[in-house]
Amino acid sequence: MTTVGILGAGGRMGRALVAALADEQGLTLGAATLRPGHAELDGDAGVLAGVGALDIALTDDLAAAAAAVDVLIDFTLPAAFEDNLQAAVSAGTPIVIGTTGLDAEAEAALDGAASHIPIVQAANYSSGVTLMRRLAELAAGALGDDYDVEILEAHHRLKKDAPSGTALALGEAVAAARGVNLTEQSVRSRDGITGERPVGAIGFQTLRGGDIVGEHTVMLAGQGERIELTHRASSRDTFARGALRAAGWLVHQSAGRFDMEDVLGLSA
Ligand SMILES: NC(=O)C1=CN([C@@H]2O[C@H](COP(=O)(O)OP(=O)(O)OC[C@H]3O[C@@H](n4cnc5c(N)ncnc54)[C@H](OP(=O)(O)O)[C@@H]3O)[C@@H](O)[C@H]2O)C=CC1
Ligand SMILES: O=C(O)C1=N[C@H](C(=O)O)C[C@H](O)C1
Repeated sequence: MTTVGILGAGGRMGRALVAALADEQGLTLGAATLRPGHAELDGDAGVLAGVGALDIALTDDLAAAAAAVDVLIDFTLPAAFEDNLQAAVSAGTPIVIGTTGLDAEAEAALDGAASHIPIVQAANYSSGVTLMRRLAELAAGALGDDYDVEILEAHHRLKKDAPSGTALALGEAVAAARGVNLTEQSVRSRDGITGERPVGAIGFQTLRGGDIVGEHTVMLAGQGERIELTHRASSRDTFARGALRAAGWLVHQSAGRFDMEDVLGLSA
């Protein structure tokens, strides 16, 4: 049985992961952390997740949690990321990373850590979005600059980063297909007299409201027609199941940096 440590077990995804683990074959909850000072510390992780007692106490001892399990899963916040990654490296424990909004410094830290431990990172652990990235790459490469790409995303009102990690990953797929740099081609907002749309721009539109779990559309608009690739997540369970699948796969890998395409066997 593979033991899993959930970092940030009190968050929306943390609770979804603990709940999904309760009936997952081959994986079991081994540790669950909360940030220091959290009101639920020492309580039962299963109770907090709404699935009944699992006999795993919620802790803020990151080092002990990392050392106690076979694999860690981190869906927290960029502010917690450095400590989480350091704990995984110090304990030699593989880590699955779902946190989005990471900056260039964090990405560089990930590259460094991947020479010591196996790491999977994905902005979206659903199989549907993993496939959609491929479809966006194929469409953008085939249609070229005559088709304007706009990436639309919608999430719940509590989401803290924008555009979503998934939207940016879809943008990266489009940029890669076109052989351009996403940062140079991105248009993140429009307001006022913007002028005509630059050829080759990759636009991002962000919507926030209510309890929307996560929706993404890649629109490729040409003359007289357009294609829209859309993915709608209706439950966080889809992300949680994907992350658990990644965790089960990661414990059999050597040190290195992987993504969800590797986990699903879609890599070239
Ligand atoms: N890759 C994917 O498939 C998906 C990625 N995500 C990403 O996952 C992240 C979390 O999303 P979500 O669960 O909705 O957000 P939440 O805000 O619900 O959860 C984040 C949790 O992290 C906790 N936290 C903050 N600092 C620490 C710390 N030092 N140690 C332990 N826990 C800490 C927060 O605790 P507190 O509130 O007490 O501060 C909070 O409970 C986001 O970046 C989101 O974009 C989300 C869904 C899918
Ligand atoms: O914060 C969320 O909720 C989600 N975040 C991820 C992202 O930023 O892409 C994935 C998913 O869409 C839900």
